Amino acid sequence: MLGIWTTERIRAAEDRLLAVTPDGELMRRAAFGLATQVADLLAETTGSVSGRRAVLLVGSGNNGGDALWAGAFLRRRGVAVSAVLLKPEKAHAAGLAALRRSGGRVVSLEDSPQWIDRADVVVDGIVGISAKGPLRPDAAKLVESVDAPIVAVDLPSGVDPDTGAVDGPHVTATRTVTFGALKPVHALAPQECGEVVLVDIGLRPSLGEPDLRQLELADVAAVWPIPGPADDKYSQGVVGIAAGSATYPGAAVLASGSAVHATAGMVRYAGHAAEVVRSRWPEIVATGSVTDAGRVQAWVVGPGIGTGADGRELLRHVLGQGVPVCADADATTIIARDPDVLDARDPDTPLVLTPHAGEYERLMGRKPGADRLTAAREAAKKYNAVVLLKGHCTVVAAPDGRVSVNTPRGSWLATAGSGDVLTGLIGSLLAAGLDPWLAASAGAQVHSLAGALAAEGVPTSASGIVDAIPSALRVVRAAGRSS
Ligand SMILES: NC(=O)C1=CN([C@@H]2O[C@H](COP(=O)(O)OP(=O)(O)OC[C@H]3O[C@@H](n4cnc5c(N)ncnc54)[C@H](O)[C@@H]3O)[C@@H](O)[C@H]2O)[C@@H](O)CC1
Ligand SMILES: [K+]
Repeated sequence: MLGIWTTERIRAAEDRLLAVTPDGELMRRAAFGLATQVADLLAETTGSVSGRRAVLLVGSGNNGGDALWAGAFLRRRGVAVSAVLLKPEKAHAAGLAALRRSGGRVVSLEDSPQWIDRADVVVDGIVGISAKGPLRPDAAKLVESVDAPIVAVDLPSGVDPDTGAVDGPHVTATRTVTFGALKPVHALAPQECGEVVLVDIGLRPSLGEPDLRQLELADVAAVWPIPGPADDKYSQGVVGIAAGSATYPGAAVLASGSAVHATAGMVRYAGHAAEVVRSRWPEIVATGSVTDAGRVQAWVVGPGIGTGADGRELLRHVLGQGVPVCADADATTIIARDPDVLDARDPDTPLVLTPHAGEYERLMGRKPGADRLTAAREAAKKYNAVVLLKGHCTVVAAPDGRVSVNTPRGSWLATAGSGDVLTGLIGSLLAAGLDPWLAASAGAQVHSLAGALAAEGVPTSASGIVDAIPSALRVVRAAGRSS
């Protein structure tokens, strides 16, 4: 599992490490790693390093210092380095001296266009973890004129370090070289960061528990239920699906199909789409009502059930069964309108809510806003539930404070019925007895992987995502074996 730390925690850890490290040592470690990455990118994109041209965009803080020191290291590899200082009087003094000593050139803002035009690579050292807001106009103008690949120092300038939010001009990097630890921006703004490379500067022992986690495929493999020799269809967890209606059976078919593929246990369906579900998935035991569905170890409830009195009663029944519940779509709207329905639930029984932004607004009375980590955390606290906040990056928060983020593999999941597939995956994992935060986090990973495999560069459909779940699980299991 990858750990991610907020800038406040990073700064505190850096302070502890700085106190026991010779002056300038951490920056030199960071800059050496940065220079190596810039050289590698030059080699990849142009075929050589020596004789190539790098332009450094240098802001007023240590982020600019990293860029200047990296420029000095690149000079040793024969790179022609020019630095554009956005605030010459505030540029990092030691870094600037090192660059000058190495034969690097300082160019004025007025002369910078001709250097930027001819650059093979541009290094963004405008602002790092002390950034506030978008790029200021002088920096924005420079960045706008860049055609060469950009290597961002620590993070792409203009993107919020702790939320990944973009609110105006910013850098879009080909590669981001970060130091010591991943920060939220790296998980939440993947399209601005490009490839993220973490350079070890010895910070890890000073960091403590991460604020945020990212599951790797091997983590998913480690928790995904695989039957053992003693297992039968019941022991692996039976999931019940209460979804869809006679008029709209699609949600029922998708959520049920997803559950069929997710684990080897049994799937029950209860609702008005029983006929359609049975004919599409003959392995499912389908009945007309949740009251005669038989025992299940977890319920999926919501997609396509409607938000009227019938849907409400259905939800109340399911919540009162003493088994984990994944409440999605219409169930979320019912809970938002009538939170008393949750009285049917024993507070110790796991509940997973899976709102998109609109449903979140209904649940919380406000939009999730730019800080989606805090938004998900607050909803998890309010509802004493695991909250999976859908979006380009899916955020999963547990009431105990754990948060994971699922960085997308493209935007292929933004297709009708995709959420029904996700909820089926999560329900199956809940039925298998997984911790609800892990169930939601692992379900989101497999969902996005199945989406990417189904799409392969062209749009797919929710049915395509269902069909790709076995391939996604093969990739997950292979990652588990090779880790
Ligand atoms: N502290 C340390 O031990 C280390 C710090 N490192 C580097 O230091 C960086 C942090 O340095 P600093 O705390 O000096 O701050 P930054 O370099 O992030 O920012 C410096 C200043 O830029 C200005 N600024 C803020 N928002 C801006 C915007 N939108 N546009 C233009 N200017 C803006 C502010 O006045 C801010 O104080 C890290 O991101 C990393 O690159 C690394 O060298 C590793 C070691
Ligand atoms: K930067």
